[in-house]
Amino acid sequence: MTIKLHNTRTRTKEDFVPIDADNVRMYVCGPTVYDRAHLGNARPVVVFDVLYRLLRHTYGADHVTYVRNFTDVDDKINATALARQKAGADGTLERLVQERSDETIGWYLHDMGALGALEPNYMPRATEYIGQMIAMIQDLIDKGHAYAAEGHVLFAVDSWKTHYGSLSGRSVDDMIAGARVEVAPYKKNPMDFVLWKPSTDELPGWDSPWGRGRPGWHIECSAMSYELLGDSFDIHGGGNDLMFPHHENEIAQSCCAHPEGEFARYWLHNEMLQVEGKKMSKSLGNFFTVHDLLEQGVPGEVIRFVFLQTHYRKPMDWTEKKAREAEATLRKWRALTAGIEPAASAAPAVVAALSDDLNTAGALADLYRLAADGDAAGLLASAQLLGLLSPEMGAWADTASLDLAAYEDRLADARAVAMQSKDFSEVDRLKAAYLAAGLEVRMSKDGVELVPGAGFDAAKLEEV
Ligand SMILES: Nc1ncnc2c1ncn2[C@@H]1O[C@H](COP(=O)(O)OP(=O)(O)OP(=O)(O)O)[C@@H](O)[C@H]1O
Ligand SMILES: [Zn+2]
Repeated sequence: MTIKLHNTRTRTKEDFVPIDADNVRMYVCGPTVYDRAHLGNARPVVVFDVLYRLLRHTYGADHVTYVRNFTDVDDKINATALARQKAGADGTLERLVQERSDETIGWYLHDMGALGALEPNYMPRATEYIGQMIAMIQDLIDKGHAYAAEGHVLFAVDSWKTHYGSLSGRSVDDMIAGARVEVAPYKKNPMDFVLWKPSTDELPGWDSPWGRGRPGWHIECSAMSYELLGDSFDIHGGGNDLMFPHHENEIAQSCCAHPEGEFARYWLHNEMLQVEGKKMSKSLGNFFTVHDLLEQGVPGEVIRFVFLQTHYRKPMDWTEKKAREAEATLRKWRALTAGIEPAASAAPAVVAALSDDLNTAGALADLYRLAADGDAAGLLASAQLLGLLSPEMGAWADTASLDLAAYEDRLADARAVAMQSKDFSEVDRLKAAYLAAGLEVRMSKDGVELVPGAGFDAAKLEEV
């Protein structure tokens, strides 16, 4: 089945034709590893995980190469390391910087794993590719696309003026008029951007032909994608907040350094996760982390399901109501598919929906249909293509459904006793404890029903 993808570069939905069907190549901009990922950061991870799974399904699991980097050169990582050093932590600053990156990467992989995201084939760290970045910058200088000034190296947008801005559809002159660009005396054009900048003595830095310094953010992705995927590859992804300047700058650097290649053919951008109409972001402070949600007892699978309900090119909100509904659906589907072997392949309608520019909402609608038809094996195979209903992610559903009947009986018995004795204190105590564990308590004359909410914590029940 032909996959169609919306290409930001052409602003149209195009048939996806890989350069080499034996090795389909995708690069996605990864996180700056200075702190825990917020829920917005998880959206591109889930979106491109679905695409990765679809590509593996279509071309074969061994015929797709997915690269997602870690940006571990950053002032905020340095700031944490410095604060720890001042507080008396052992080790050189360099060591403390690396420790901070290591711990953040560990959290990231754990949290994204909890959302059912497969790990990419390569997860390069910027600090491991500094030599390649320096070589690429030197090459850009040699080719007349960059210049050194006052310890900095800058990309000269005028050397590529007719192309610069084509991804986001803006000309250099429009950008100068509209953008808040850093005006620096050493820039020839205010839009020129940094490839290399000096580092202070106490902060991490690398020796280079332009003095001790460190790379700019954009060159990291150009150098790492070239090293791992070559001068032409198929798909480049990231959030649409990266389209300008980050992706525009990646294109300028890569196309000028490797004019024989095409860099990336299909550009995919996910829309933002929002909070009351604004992008969830660290700088606005309107964020909560994936870790927070997991700690509150929201299963990673529920988070994934909620993401899949909205098309990746539409903004979306996280709401507790969506989480509760997703949890109830997943619980039903898990019960329906318990002990069943998945069908040999996902339902064609599900593959077709995903192949239509990742129509995940359409694919979920097909899963509801399979469930309604009682096709448990088809439901299981299709859900697993979307990264749902995997055995590894199901622990949350087991504990809850197994144990609740006993707790329901206990409350029903307590109520029967209380009706006789007119002493309802045990009933009230049990109800309060169940509510505190995140259960909704429904009592009617027919009996007691306990429904786990998004914050359900089975461990709390054990103390009741
Ligand atoms: N609210 C959001 N919704 C969807 N994707 C987002 C959101 N915020 C960031 N991203 C994406 O997360 C990925 C990692 O980005 P990055 O590490 O630059 O984020 P950050 O700087 O920590 O976040 P912020 O934008 O909050 O400062 C990028 O692909 C970016 O587009
Ligand atoms: Zn990038």
